[in-house]
Amino acid sequence: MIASLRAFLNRIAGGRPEEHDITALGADLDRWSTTLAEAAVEETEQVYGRRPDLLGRGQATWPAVRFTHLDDNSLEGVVTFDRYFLGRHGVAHGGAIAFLFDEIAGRLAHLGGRPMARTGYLRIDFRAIAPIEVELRISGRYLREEGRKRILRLELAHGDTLCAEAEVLMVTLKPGQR
Ligand SMILES: CCCCCCCCCCCCCCCC(=O)SCCNC(=O)CCNC(=O)[C@H](O)C(C)(C)COP(=O)(O)OP(=O)(O)OC[C@H]1O[C@@H](n2cnc3c(N)ncnc32)[C@H](O)[C@@H]1OP(=O)(O)O
Repeated sequence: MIASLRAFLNRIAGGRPEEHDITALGADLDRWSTTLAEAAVEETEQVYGRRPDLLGRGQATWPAVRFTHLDDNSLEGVVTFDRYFLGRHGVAHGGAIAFLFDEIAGRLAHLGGRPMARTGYLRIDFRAIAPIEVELRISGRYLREEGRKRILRLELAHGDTLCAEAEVLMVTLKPGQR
């Protein structure tokens, strides 16, 4: 279903459907919204975004990352920004890159069984355009750990070109902290 939703969003983003198809589609979506409202659950019970075995943790609105390497202190992977993530002129939206980086930082912060942490800052430099619909490389590693602070470095590259880099602070939550 998530793969279908991904494909659907890309068709919506990249299409210009006829008026009657837009109307019919709206009606179909409304019908599904009504059906899904009956299946509503609390956050802890939801499936969306809680399937680490699926691309993008089972989130259709997250760039599909495939990890190629994970150890306790670093990770590498490949990602393709689909049409849905277009900013303008064939280039991925900067917010989509921030979304990707925050998620990757979350993943990196929890490697090696480390406890829950939350993003304190995410400082991004956009160095070159990140094209959509081509495979890009993502990498992340620990720079250092200081008490509750985990300082991480992330990079997004297209071939030899560095597209974006970020320094991220993840702070371990205190007991009982939400
Ligand atoms: C079942 C599912 C399977 C899934 C499979 C696993 C994959 C799992 C992937 C998850 C992926 C999700 C990843 C999303 C990650 C978010 O997106 S989290 C959401 C965005 N972030 C937030 O909402 C954070 C909001 N801010 C806060 O909650 C609090 O400010 C923080 C960050 C927790 C820190 O507050 P605090 O705990 O009171 O800590 P505090 O004492 O203020 O600071 C601790 C230290 O950090 C420093 N610090 C804190 N903030 C800053 C800052 N902005 N700048 C500089 N220094 C700072 C302090 O100066 C202090 O330093 P020291 O004095 O110790 O040297």
